[in-house]
Amino acid sequence: MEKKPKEENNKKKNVPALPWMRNPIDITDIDQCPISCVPFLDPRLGGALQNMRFTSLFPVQVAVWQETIGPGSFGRDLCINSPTGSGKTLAYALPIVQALSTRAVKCLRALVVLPTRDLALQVKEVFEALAPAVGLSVGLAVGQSSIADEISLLINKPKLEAGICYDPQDLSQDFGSSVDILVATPGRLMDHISNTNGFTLEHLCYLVVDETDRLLREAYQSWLPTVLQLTRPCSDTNFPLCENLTSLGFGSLKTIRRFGVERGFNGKSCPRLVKLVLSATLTQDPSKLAQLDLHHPLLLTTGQNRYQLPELLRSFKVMCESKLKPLYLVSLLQGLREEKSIVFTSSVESTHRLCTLLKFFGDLQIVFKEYSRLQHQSERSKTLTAFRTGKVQVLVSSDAMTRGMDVEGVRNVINYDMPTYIKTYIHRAGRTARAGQTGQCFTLLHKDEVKRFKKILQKADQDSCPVHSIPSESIEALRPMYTSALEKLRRRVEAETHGKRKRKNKLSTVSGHNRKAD
Ligand SMILES: Nc1ncnc2c1ncn2[C@@H]1O[C@H](COP(=O)(O)OP(=O)(O)OP(=O)(O)O)[C@@H](O)[C@H]1O
Repeated sequence: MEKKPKEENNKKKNVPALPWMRNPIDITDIDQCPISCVPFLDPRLGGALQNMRFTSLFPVQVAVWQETIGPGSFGRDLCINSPTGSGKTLAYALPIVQALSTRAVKCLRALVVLPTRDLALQVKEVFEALAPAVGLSVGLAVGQSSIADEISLLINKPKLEAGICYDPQDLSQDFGSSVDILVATPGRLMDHISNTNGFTLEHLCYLVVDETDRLLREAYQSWLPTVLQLTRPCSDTNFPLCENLTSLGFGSLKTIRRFGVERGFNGKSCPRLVKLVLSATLTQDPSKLAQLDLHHPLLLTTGQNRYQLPELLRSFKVMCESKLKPLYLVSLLQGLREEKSIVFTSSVESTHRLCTLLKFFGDLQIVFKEYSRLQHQSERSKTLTAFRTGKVQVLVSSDAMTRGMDVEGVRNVINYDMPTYIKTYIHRAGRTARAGQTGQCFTLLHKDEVKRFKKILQKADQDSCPVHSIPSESIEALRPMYTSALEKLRRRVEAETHGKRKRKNKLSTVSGHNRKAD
């Protein structure tokens, strides 16, 4: 028999192409660890964990602790692939805070990058619950407030004698960092790197890239190569590298690490930048991982399969006719009663249309809200708070919610539109069954979609997905409301399209006048 080339065989068995990925640490072999038994844990951080009402570290947290504070001593860069809701945030926050707890001088030493503002806010809260206990400060760079306000919280301006103003362009001024740890989104991070005097990565010791596969997919103004260049030790013989950066307009030479003794490193030479990269669906693509320039990387993963669903998640199919999908959704939601649920659609437009339609059903006794990128950040934050506090029972969302968001008490996830990829299924379903809780994920399917859906779930070793039936009487009972809601929706869509056209015409008339005036 003809032998297949090795690479093809590996692909079939889903064996990672990178050798270091083939010998991971399996997190399923590790037990939870009571807080009181965590080796070397600073008692002040033990107290902070108790205040958070945590009694044990979860397995992924124990595994990372062992490779960082434990015997591993941050010797290797870590790639962490562990299911949604398994506690990855604390897994990196705790060792970083402990490692920095003995620092003498305040400088920016840890940078955590996340793809969205909502996620960055969530992660900052976890650091805020730990860092003050050991005298560290945490900052946020996400563009939530004006850049001036953000700078005033991040940078310590030099104190001057009364009446003397400092020159913001004078780089010899001794600016200092007001924070030890910064949680940032890539866009705002790049703004500070390029324009904020006194913002420097020269003392950075830890870089966390959370939701790595998402961040690597989008270049975001080349934030990663920029951060890596600015944190790479740069001897005088290596000077051209520094010149490249200044010619690109990034900050000043102050932002470049040098070999040798550094301010803020207690007279020691600057340490290697340690990287921790994480996701519930970590990429195995060598070219993508190469962008991270990892040092002697170690993979920490859960089980054999790269794609894992939370242990206590139950998945169901809901078979329905495409035309009657909204009726099945309403009936399903009514059956779930007051439970907190998230409904996912395939796009922001269908989220908006579905919400508008649901509103036209009349009083469904379900408090729901739209949550998508079409809305302003402040409106989204309000909706999220209402959902967290239980004032809103159902969120209808586009994929803006899929990654990382942690809302306590979400019992159900409903895929109104079938996800196209296993990664999307994992991140959507992962909004429930978090932190060892149970949860359910329902997917509305037309019979033609069943085969495809089965194949998607098989990628996460899910061979069975029972049908959740909706009684036909409940569908029939909703039909009259549905007919009138559809008619109202049709009229609304017409009015919205008309309004859009009118605004467009008005704009083109105005720009025509302006051109004439020019
Ligand atoms: N040791 C612990 N004990 C109890 N609860 C914990 C512990 N660690 C984390 N949690 C809780 O578990 C939930 C999930 O944590 P986290 O958001 O870090 O998960 P994640 O692995 O990052 O998920 P995702 O992949 O969806 O981002 C949070 O509500 C967090 O407060």
